[in-house]
Amino acid sequence: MTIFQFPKDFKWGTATAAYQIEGAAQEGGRGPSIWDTFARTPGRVYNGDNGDVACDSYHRYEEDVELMRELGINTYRFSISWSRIIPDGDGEINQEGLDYYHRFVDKLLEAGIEPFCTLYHWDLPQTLQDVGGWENRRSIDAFVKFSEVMYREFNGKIRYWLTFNEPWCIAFLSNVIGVHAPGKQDLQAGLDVAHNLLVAHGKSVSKFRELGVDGKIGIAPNVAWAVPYSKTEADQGAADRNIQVFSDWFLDPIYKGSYPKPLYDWFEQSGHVPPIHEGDMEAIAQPIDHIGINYYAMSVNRFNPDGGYLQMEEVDMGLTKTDIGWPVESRGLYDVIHYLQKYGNIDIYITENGACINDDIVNGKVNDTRRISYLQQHIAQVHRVIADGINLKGYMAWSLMDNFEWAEGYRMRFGLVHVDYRSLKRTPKESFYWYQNLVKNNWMETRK
Ligand SMILES: CCOCCOc1ccc(-c2cn(C[C@@H]3NC[C@@H](O)[C@H]3O)nn2)cc1
Repeated sequence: MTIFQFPKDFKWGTATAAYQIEGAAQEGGRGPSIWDTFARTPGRVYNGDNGDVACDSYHRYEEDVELMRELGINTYRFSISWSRIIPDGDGEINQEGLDYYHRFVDKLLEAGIEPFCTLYHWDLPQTLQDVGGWENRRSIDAFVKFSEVMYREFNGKIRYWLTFNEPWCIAFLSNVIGVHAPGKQDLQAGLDVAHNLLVAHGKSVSKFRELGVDGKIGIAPNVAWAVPYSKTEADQGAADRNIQVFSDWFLDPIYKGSYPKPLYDWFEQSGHVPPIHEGDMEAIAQPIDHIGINYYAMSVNRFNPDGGYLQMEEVDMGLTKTDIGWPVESRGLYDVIHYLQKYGNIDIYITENGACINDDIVNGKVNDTRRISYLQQHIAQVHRVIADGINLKGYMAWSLMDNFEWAEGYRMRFGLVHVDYRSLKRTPKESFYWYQNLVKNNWMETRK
């Protein structure tokens, strides 16, 4: 047996997002978001599911905080529904929306839980999408205005901030692959969205500094780790492009002030480049305090001329998969964090890691041993990274509870807590108690 001891100030938490858990979609003055629209578009979301009710956390947040208190976590990552704060995106402020988040954050603080706030987790106000959304530079100033409202309102309560969750999903999954809202399939749109959200990120960080907010700010890219199927240049190139489009495409502009040349050239050869205006790259490259990384799986990639915008395909190597079909391979978490050291020994939080395991309740329990195994393997890699001297400061399991998994609707379950979507009853799973013990001990026993 080996004991993995974690640093005494290590942040153990869980993560959720507004549209996935809150519900109350037409309550409290909230305006519609692109996900309200997308979920109502036939064929876009499994079973026609939507976030109208979700986990009803808008009304049940006290119960949720009690669950967090029972879990013993010291950090909770959540996101803000922009259209609750400014219903039409860049107009009047909705006080009811601010009041809700004050009630919620106060409950977290009372429970001794550090709020870790993501400003944008995909739910753009629909009114902004009506005039082009992130393709329109108007969204940049609208986001900075929204973020300024939040910085001013919650300075002193919220100390840990993230501007954007998973910029690859916002730009490429949603506008090039088309699986998420607004569901476009246009490479130039993806590059425009990626660029404008980066400018919005940088200008919001500048506003954060200008206001002298007492806290730290960063961004949360979901990162890919990929290895080539063969040693051919073509397969290596495919794997490189896949890694770079998730992390370097966003972190190079932030940390280096320019896009990564290999991938820039790749897109340019097809006639597409980011819409860089004078001063944009300087605006993007504001120093940040941390990054959150979201890791679920790694992949084996090979070149395929018909493989989409990257001419890449993932090869199924027969690994164990979770119920959403993603291979279980924790080595990628270790490798990708070392890969990110090229930006310096920056403060890193694992802001999402978890497994889709759709076990249901049997005799009052959810015996999700596969999720426990996944978490144990990946948290062991977290310990390896820390032992290597890397500034990995915290781990937030995705997710506190089962919730609306975007285009997969409610069929895919990532929670440590089971949610019955008819009764909204929360039931801690066996993985909840496993994680509770890890957090309490701040060490983990492993077989090795
Ligand atoms: C035909 C090609 O189809 C491609 C589907 O491609 C993807 C890729 C990645 C994802 C994905 C989902 N999640 C979990 C979420 N992270 C944020 C939080 O809200 C979680 O719900 N991470 N990545 C989904 C779909």
